[in-house]
Amino acid sequence: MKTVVTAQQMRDAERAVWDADPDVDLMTRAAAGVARVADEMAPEGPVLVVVGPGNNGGDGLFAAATLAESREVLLWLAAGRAHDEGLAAARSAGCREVGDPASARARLADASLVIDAFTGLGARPGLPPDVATFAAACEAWQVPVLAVDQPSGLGTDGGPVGHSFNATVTATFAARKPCHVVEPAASRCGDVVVQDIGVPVPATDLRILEESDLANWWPTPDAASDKYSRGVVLLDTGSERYAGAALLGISGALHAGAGMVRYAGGAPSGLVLGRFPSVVLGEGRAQAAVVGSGWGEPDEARMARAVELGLPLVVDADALGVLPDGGMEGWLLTPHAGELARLLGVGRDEVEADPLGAAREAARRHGATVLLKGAAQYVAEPSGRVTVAVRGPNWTAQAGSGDVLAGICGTLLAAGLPAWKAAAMGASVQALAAQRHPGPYPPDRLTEFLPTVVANLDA
Ligand SMILES: NC(=O)C1=CN([C@@H]2O[C@H](COP(=O)(O)OP(=O)(O)OC[C@H]3O[C@@H](n4cnc5c(N)ncnc54)[C@H](O)[C@@H]3O)[C@@H](O)[C@H]2O)[C@@H](O)CC1
Ligand SMILES: [K+]
Repeated sequence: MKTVVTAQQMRDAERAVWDADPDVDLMTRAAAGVARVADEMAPEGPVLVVVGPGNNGGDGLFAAATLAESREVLLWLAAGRAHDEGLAAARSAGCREVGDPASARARLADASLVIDAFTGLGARPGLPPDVATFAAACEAWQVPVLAVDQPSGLGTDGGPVGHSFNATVTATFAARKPCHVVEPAASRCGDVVVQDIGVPVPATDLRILEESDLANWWPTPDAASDKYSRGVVLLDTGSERYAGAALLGISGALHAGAGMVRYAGGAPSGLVLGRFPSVVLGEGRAQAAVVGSGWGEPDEARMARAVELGLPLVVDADALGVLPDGGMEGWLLTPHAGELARLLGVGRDEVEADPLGAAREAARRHGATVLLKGAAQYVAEPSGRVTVAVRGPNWTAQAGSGDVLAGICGTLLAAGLPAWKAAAMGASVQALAAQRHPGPYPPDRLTEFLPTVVANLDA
């Protein structure tokens, strides 16, 4: 897993480094990393650096000084003032200044790269009008943008996105920040490159899962395993009308490696057994259950029966509308943004503007783990800890993906994994399947790739 640090956590970590060695020059290290990435992105042609008033601008100026040894570098001092030593270094290295916003925009015609060094950790969301116009012009002219630490205009800790740069690559330092991994900001960051500048990364309550974690944690049977020790998952999903949801969930559970799948839902049994002959019909011994997918409506009686099983539950779709008042410890709720908005009694746009905050709030209120599904997927625990799943291509945004995911998570819960791990690994393996098998596969076909993905997880 990779730790994600907030602006304050990063500043605290930097302070600790300075306290230990007041002479340490972090800016030179940061700037060297930026110059290296700039050369990789655009090996030749003029570079235009947008310089802000603080240390982010300082990074940009020292990087400019390095780049000016081998190519033309232009500076736009967009705040009218800049880091003194950085500016002196850039000037003496031969960087030239463009005087006003219009000249800066005009130079986009021949710039091979723009370096956005307007704001970083000290950013207030949004941009002054001249800088916003320039950022929009970079997009319109399709000039590659290298953002220093983060695209200016974003809040470092995420939140709603207004005017900002849209980076091709973001070179950040020590660790990713929330804006790099949480939507809607993350989509403005392009590829994120993390530069080691000698600042140790503290443990925090936000991290991203990696493929190697899946490789290390995926439950694999050994010689002593049987169906019960591998995990039996019970699905009470589907209905006459939405029988497909049952098939998709069962398929997810089976292809994720369940020891046994029991089915006790509303889909016709002939349909289920015709497609999946290993499924056992009816209730019985199990270690986890999946409820809600394809019910067609919130059903209190059905939910009450599920609660009586006394098992850790994956609660999906319609069952999210009939949650009990408490006692959900160890459960996993799997809402998409609309369902999470209903759970919290807020608008969907509020969830989309702050998905992390919304998922955390729902987990805290219900005392259960929450997997917020979508293009980026977040797993929030009641403690406030959040794990971001591996991201997949956008093809997976289709009807039926969620039913499959609930089944996968059910299998992982039944195998004994805690809810956060089951959720983060389930969401990630589905994303990896779509990544490895690109194209518009329907969810049932994509599910059939899961075993190959699991077998080839890269540690
Ligand atoms: N703190 C450190 O030691 C290090 C910092 N580094 C760099 O320094 C950055 C942080 O520097 P600072 O704390 O000086 O902060 P920034 O350079 O991010 O920005 C602060 C300045 O920008 C102005 N500003 C913020 N938002 C604005 C907006 N929306 N419109 C107009 N002006 C705005 C503020 O008034 C302030 O003058 C990091 O992001 C990183 O790039 C690196 O050199 C590594 C070491
Ligand atoms: K920046």
